[in-house]
Amino acid sequence: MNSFSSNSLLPSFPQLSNGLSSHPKITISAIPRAAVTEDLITLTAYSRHVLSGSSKNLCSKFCGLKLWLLENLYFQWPNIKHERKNEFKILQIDGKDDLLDNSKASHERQVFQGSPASISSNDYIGAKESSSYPEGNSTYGQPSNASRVNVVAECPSYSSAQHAETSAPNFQFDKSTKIGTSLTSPPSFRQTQSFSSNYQDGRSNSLSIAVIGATGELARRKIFPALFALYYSGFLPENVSIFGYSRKKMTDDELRSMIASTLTCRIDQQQNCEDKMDDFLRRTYYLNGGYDNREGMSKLSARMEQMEGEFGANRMFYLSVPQEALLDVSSSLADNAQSQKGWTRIIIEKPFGFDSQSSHQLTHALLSKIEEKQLYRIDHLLGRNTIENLTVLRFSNLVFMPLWNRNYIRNVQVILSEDLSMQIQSRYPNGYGIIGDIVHSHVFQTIALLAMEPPVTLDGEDVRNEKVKLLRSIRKLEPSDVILGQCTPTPGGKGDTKLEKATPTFFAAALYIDNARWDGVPFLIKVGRGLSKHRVEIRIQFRDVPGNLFRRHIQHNINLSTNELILHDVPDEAILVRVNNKIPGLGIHLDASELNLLYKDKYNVEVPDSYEQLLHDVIDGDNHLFMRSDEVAAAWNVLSPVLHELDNENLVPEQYELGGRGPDEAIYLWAKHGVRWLDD
Ligand SMILES: NC(=O)C1=CN([C@@H]2O[C@H](COP(=O)(O)OP(=O)(O)OC[C@H]3O[C@@H](n4cnc5c(N)ncnc54)[C@H](OP(=O)(O)O)[C@@H]3O)[C@@H](O)[C@H]2O)C=CC1
Ligand SMILES: O=C1O[C@H](COP(=O)(O)O)[C@@H](O)[C@H](O)[C@H]1O
Repeated sequence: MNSFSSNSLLPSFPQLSNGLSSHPKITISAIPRAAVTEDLITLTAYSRHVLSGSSKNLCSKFCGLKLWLLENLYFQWPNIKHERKNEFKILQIDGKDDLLDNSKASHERQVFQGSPASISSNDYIGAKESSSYPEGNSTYGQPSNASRVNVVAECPSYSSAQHAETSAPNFQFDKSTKIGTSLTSPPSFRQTQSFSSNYQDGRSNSLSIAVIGATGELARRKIFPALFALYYSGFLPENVSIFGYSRKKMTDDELRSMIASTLTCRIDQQQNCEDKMDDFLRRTYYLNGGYDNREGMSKLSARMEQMEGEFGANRMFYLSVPQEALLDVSSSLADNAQSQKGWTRIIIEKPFGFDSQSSHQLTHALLSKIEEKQLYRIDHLLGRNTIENLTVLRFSNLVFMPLWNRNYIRNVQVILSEDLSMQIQSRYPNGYGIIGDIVHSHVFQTIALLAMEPPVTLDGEDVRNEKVKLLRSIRKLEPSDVILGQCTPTPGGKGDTKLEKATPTFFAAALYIDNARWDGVPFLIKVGRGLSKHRVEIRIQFRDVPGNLFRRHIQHNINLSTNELILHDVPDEAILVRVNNKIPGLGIHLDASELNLLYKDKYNVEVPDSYEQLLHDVIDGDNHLFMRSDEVAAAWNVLSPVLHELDNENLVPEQYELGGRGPDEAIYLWAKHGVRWLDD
């Protein structure tokens, strides 16, 4: 499901019954070359994979894995199954053994340095595999000499996980802390997330999921349906309970009928749909938190405990409440409803503050009660295949890897335009409108994933480390390189609520990344609501072919002179590459054609909603698509000159017509940066 898990490439491992369940975890730090099949070498050499397996029976699988590996050291290659992730990892580490000296050395992971002579931490697999990162660092194309393959099997350790995610951090919000300084080093990112805490003594931990703000629009429209879809597909543990919480008085049955009206089964999930819905609803309860969230959260915790029983218990809270309520809810939760017997993970909704200062305050307040690794800042737009495809395309295709830099890429465009079918004003009662809603998280995360250096592994913290470096390399946006717009309300029609003057519903900008890879390449952003077209796409335009033999045929035709890679999300998911070819007939005439991978033609499945994808990631402990505090701060920092000018009314959004193209100024902005406006 998640491209970061590389599921489709995995060999299946035999289920073993074994007596090793008392081992909290097993890490095997290297496999001798001779003992590994060529296929495995290829797999591990050319990719950095998180191998997956079913979340059920995890202990029985992996506590036996070491024995089995020692006995066999042979993977049944052709028998590939789709399995879940994070139970088993292969890490490829260039040059040095990170596992033995791992700054992220999780308490969840203990390195097995035991005796078996066949397992030596000094076994290297030769140079062949290390050429898998031709774009690494600044010397694009230079492979390193040797890499090591490490196999890490993680077996559950309830106590370590509890320590890892539930203990209160030492960090306290110091009121004297200077507001506005960037949060470059949040308290601790040492923990590698894993699903390993889901089993204790061979029993699966229970999972309690609480939707705080259960009666709200988002909960009804997106969160409960996504939870049901996960439940249907078997991605929630058997002993899951779901709690709706808000201040309204409501019974369990009333909540159930409210949710029932929004549940549907996907086309590929029709079997037993009604039964599954009934099962799901039976596990759903309502809790009226009243007007004192401290009391409410204590009641919720007590209710959860009744369902959880005596074994390990994980808790996930989705805070789908208005911003004004966020701090009270999160602090009451942190004090009164964290799990004492497993992990507690907390999802918060955007906007993540409104500017550097408010975001800094919010982060500090949150981190005074909750650890960074417990926090999942969700932007559901990041749960799309298109976003995951950025990394898959980049890091698993040699046709793109060497080209991914300023030498070959002329510009990058990120376009997200919504038409009149989407709500406009009601989402923007105050704050900076589309800047906090979409630009700060969605657009900056897209650019970070597209432009970051290759992460050491696909582990969430490794990816986040690279994203934050990239975000910090983005030059602060000059107000002169930004066009803001606000759609003009039509009386009685869409958008008839008057917005505050400084609330943009359109944002276009040219930004630059000041690093060796991207120096001088414009990244163009266009994001708007109430426009003529609904489209979400990322376009990467390549430079002219040097000394092109066909220049006489190409002349000034930009389509012919520019190869393009396009990732379409809306209206149709697709990956397109524009290349030149000869038109059939006598003589040579060139055509620019699109090699088109249209998802709906190739994959006959209904695509899971992005909330489903991201909730699955949270349960899995995979945080690579969720912004860490330092990423949040770095992104606001880039935007701060623009926000400052907005505050001072030196920058006023230009009015544009509903259903139009947005402010014309945007076209001139792109021309100023040498880019032709390609959409519309
Ligand atoms: N709707 C959307 O499409 C999107 C929403 N978001 C974000 O998600 C969050 C929720 O949005 P949305 O569902 O639209 O908002 P709604 O106003 O529709 O719902 C808010 C919910 O929170 C509850 N609530 C309000 N105050 C408190 C409180 N003090 N304690 C406990 N519960 C409270 C409300 O119920 P009650 O009054 O009974 O307590 C209600 O259930 C917001 O932060 C929003 O910015 C982000 C992206 C998209
Ligand atoms: O997060 C958001 O997304 C919606 C668009 O999401 P969609 O998946 O329903 O198309 C956007 O309209 C909203 O402003 C934003 O907050």
